[in-house]
Amino acid sequence: MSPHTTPTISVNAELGDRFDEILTPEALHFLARLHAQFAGRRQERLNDRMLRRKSIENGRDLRFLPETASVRENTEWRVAGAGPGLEDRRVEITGPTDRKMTINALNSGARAWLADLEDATSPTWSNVIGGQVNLFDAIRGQVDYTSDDGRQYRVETDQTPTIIMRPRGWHLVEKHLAFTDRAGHRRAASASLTDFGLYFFHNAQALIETGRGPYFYLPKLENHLEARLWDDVFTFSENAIGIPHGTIRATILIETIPAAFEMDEILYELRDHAAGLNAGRWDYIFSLIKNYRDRGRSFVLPDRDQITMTVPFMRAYTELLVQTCHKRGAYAIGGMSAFIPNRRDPEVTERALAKVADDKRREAGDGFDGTWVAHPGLIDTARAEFDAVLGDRPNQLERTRPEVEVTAAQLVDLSSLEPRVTDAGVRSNVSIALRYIESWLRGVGAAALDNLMEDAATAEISRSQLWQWIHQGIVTEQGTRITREHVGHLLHEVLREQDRSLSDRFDDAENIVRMVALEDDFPTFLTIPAYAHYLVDQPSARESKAQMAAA
Ligand SMILES: CC(=O)SCCNC(=O)CCNC(=O)[C@H](O)C(C)(C)COP(=O)(O)OP(=O)(O)OC[C@H]1O[C@@H](n2cnc3c(N)ncnc32)[C@H](O)[C@@H]1OP(=O)(O)O
Ligand SMILES: O=CC(=O)O
Ligand SMILES: [Mg+2]
Repeated sequence: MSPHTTPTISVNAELGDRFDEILTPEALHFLARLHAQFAGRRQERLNDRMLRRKSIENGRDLRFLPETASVRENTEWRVAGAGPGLEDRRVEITGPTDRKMTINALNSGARAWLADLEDATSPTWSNVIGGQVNLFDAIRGQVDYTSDDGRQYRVETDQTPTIIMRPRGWHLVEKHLAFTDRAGHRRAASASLTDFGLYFFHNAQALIETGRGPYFYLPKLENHLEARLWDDVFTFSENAIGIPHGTIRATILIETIPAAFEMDEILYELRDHAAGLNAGRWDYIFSLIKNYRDRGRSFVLPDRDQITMTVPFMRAYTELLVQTCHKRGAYAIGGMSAFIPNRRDPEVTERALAKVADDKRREAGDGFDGTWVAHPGLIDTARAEFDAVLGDRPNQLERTRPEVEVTAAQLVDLSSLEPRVTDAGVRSNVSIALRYIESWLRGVGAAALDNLMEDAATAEISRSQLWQWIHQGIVTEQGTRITREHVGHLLHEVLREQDRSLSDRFDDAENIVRMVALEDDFPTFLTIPAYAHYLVDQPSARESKAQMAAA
């Protein structure tokens, strides 16, 4: 593209109800400008990720960077901190942006709502743009909904949570939008720039008028250069619509193992926009497995349910996160316990409340300023634990945790963890991967499976553990060698146990599980091939699969 050409974005999809209100010529022009400015840098960052993974695979350990030591050692700098409406974040509810969940989240009583286009959303075209319609309405106090069974939903409180939108990560594309790159090729749009750009363009001003602002959670960052890219996107966008520099606030998820080595640097790059860091435990575990999967038995993790927040490497990570945040005036936000209540089963609910209470008590005691819950039924429990520590204070930034000393080795030290892999653990991973992916293919990106919240991050753990166990030749406690054939056999068994219907996507889900867990190749995210080849809104999914097979 010549520097004098006006950048364009084209829409290659049918428009659903009210999509034209989001995909306006002005909004598309803004997206086109974002792509002209930043798509090349996004690609550079993704290439950099690949090189880093290769270097870890080749035995080079992650370390605190010598070239950024001055950023870590400088005690002077601070981040922007809480924007208006973010002062007290003791309980935040997370969830997808479909219309019913949007209203339920707004009525939930949480302080903030993480409106999620990442782990909890299956990025069908209707979810992506429909979610923007719902957010647009929510911000303007005009969201209502009637369910298929006739239930009426509307916002019933004026104490709605502050909305913090989470766009999709840098690795994903939005294939229904295309831009022209510098070499003149048409390319799928960046999912991050699409989600951020549409939300920001339509709502930044309206959010400021409500006394809050355009706030974001930034997922799956791997290093400070990715943070710099986001910071430049923010500054460009603020300038583009003429709002003051620093109006945007970002809470950055530390949910990849490389990012844990650059927490200070990430905050520093985003210091004019940063409100805090979040300990995204599920993607963090996945990232550890992904990056160290080929480094031998000492990096093999036990059954998924054994990897708790109290194992040493997870404690090292959260302790360092709280300390780093408070040193810089940033909020430390805790993560997601996967236990959820079940209204049909009081015992399950009681166990979930007890587990969540334990988790939140530990977080509040460690110095976190707030936390996440997956379900409205968990808010009171989480709040009680934070109230007990915070009282009337909106945060505990003054707890700087000088006693914490975390070394690079501790962040990846799995030596005290017994690699207890069981037959039940293998089967559970197969079952979760299959059932979650099937749900995702139907457009449902967060699901209650076996009374646990499952989303893209937790499913990644399940499939990557299977891959690693197969490739490391692990034998379970019961004496079963975990081979490709064994897992394939389990997959068949689990598939046979499912209630099938004509519209289910289990056959496609089975293919995806094979592709992401049983092949030699390890796709960096299961959502990349699943999105490219299987996730379409229309029933033509099967046709496109047939075309792919023929190609
Ligand atoms: C690793 C990470 O990234 S964690 C963050 C990403 N993951 C998430 O955000 C998961 C969010 N949670 C959820 O999506 C849901 O709680 C699920 C899918 C796990 C369970 O949902 P359901 O099966 O609908 O649970 P359940 O039937 O108990 O829900 C009861 C009511 O609470 C509502 N509800 C449940 N979770 C939420 C939520 N997170 N936000 C808003 N409303 C919710 C349901 O819509 C339902 O409303 P209704 O009575 O009007 O029908
Ligand atoms: O996004 C959160 C996580 O745990 O992953
Ligand atoms: Mg995550």
